[in-house]
Amino acid sequence: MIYTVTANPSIDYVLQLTQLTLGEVNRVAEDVKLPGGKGINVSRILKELGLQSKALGFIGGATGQMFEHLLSKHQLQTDFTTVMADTRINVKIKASDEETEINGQGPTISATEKADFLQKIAQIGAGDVVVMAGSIPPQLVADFYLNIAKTVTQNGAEFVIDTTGQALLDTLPLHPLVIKPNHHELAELFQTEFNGITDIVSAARQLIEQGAQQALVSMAGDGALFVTKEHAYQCNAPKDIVRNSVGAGDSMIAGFVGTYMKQNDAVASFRMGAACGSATAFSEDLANLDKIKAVYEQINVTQIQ
Ligand SMILES: Nc1ncnc2c1ncn2[C@@H]1O[C@H](COP(=O)(O)OP(=O)(O)O)[C@@H](O)[C@H]1O
Ligand SMILES: O=P(O)(O)OC[C@H]1O[C@](O)(COP(=O)(O)O)[C@@H](O)[C@@H]1O
Repeated sequence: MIYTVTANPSIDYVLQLTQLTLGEVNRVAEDVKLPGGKGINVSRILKELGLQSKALGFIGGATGQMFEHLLSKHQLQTDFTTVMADTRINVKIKASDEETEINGQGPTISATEKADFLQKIAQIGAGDVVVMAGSIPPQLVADFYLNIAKTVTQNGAEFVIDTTGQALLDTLPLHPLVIKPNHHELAELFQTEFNGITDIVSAARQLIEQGAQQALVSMAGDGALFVTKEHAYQCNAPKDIVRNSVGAGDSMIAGFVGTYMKQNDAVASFRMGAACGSATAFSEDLANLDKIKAVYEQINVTQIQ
């Protein structure tokens, strides 16, 4: 079974405006509320690919009820931990061909609520994969992901992590199956600027030397890289109208992990990951299977090392 962990789910409140003027009253042309959060998005794309997963995370308050209502139409298998405080609302503003995101901090999680959640993690074992993705509510200290990674690896499961900074670095010695920084996050990790693909591959390889089994580096409209200990691959991003790049990274992880679990073929998984990422960028919400299949045909993977 694939488990997704969204420590900080959200209602994504997506607002379409002709133009955004700061410091003035702006009127919305269209708006939509989506059940958001990185692990949730991974579960939604896995379902689209015909794969079962169980979504774990903290849900609370009136916004939590709305979140569950919004999620119900996707018929995911879930086992959320209920908390007292409100699930956050993330605001996504689309105006003048730009996307601006304002993500909330997330609810307070009590010690008991955290313990309830960790009991669910303790049930995960051999043959399972846990995908941990996104930010952590403020009360959960930075070692939250590290503790989950320790528990699941001790019990024989694999894990995938999509987070940034020290929280990512801390889990590398436990050998994540794959990590997926985007090129900006990777540059920030090394406090550097990249001057081309070779620099990016070298940085990804340093994370592999620290323990990651393999690394996807997403580069939005410039495609992606897939780096292993011995090899590196690059793929294109097909060109189409970009409707919504929120969730493109999560879609990429879902495509990669889902295919890897089915076929154990890393390069095929990279291609499917890229297809899911671009297909979401070309969709209003997350991609559907038809879109993914169509985009898959336009993805070319080249070995560069
Ligand atoms: N504008 C785009 N056009 C085509 N493909 C895209 C676009 N944006 C994202 N993708 C695809 O989705 C993948 C993940 O997107 P990216 O924005 O890099 O991730 P994140 O959301 O984690 O920052 C990219 O590597 C690419 O394959
Ligand atoms: O947990 P974070 O880092 O605040 O991100 C949460 C946001 O990420 C998303 O899952 C989208 O993620 P990506 O665009 O990085 O793929 C949104 O649905 C959600 O609002």
